[in-house]
Amino acid sequence: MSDRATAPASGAPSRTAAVIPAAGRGVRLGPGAPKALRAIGGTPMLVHAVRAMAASRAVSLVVVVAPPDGAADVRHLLDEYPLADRDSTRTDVVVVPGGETRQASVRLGLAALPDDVTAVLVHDAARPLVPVDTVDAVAAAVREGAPAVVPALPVADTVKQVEPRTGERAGEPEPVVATPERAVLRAVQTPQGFDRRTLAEAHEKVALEGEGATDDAGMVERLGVPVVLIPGHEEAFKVTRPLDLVLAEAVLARRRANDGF
Ligand SMILES: Nc1ccn([C@@H]2O[C@H](COP(=O)(O)OP(=O)(O)OP(=O)(O)O)[C@@H](O)[C@H]2O)c(=O)n1
Ligand SMILES: C[C@](O)(CO)[C@H](O)COP(=O)(O)O
Repeated sequence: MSDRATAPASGAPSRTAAVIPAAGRGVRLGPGAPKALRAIGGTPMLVHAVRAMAASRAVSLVVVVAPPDGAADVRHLLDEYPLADRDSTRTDVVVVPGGETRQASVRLGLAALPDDVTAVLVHDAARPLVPVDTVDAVAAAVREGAPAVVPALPVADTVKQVEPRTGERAGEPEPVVATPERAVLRAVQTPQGFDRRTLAEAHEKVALEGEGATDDAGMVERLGVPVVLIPGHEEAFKVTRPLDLVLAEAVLARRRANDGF
């Protein structure tokens, strides 16, 4: 076991919690309700995400990070939807207000965790269809001692590094700087799993400029802590643009047909 992995004091309880950042506006999805509240198969994306976390036997607490002024509404919404895959005696769901960036929202979610939580999964509300096997695999790797665990898939497209044109130059052709070798690239997903102390340290010490940190593991890397990848799942894709909603509806319909309802 890594010496970074949190060892609870002997005899002390030790729990795994999931933090779900759901405070984003969903600008790339276009006009409408905040993205986490948009429906897939008639059920809000956030409810799917909470159910996916609660379906894992490893997770005993879910912290939902709501839009800064929307925590009460999100609480009401979650109360309307039974967590079908959830044993209500096993999984608590709490809601806290989020921040202006994903990084700030995750930090606020971490601040709401009780002391007995030693392992944390951070999962985007915008990845509503992650299979429970992926959640379980991430949680197991953390509990076995990895300080940071990320599900990832090979990259399908060739990727170009460019010199971005922004501000007054936006829209101009962007010169290509390099073509990274695709075989060494991975597209990362969530839930990303962490030893709680490691993730808290990253959020305390690592402040990224400009665009900020687009994932939590990237912040942990900056502490010099090793991050391990495990296989991701194609159904854990992020709903970002309108076409992703079409895909999400299709994936859910296929699941329901396979499950016979
Ligand atoms: N201030 C923010 C911004 C994002 N998120 C959450 O982080 C996850 C991943 O972010 P992304 O998919 O980029 O969502 P949005 O920020 O909503 O999307 P966009 O950039 O298109 O506005 C989402 O579950 C989103 O709700 C958050 O909790 N707080
Ligand atoms: C955390 C994440 O989902 C991993 O792929 C992703 O980086 C979030 O990025 P976004 O900027 O919020 O789309």
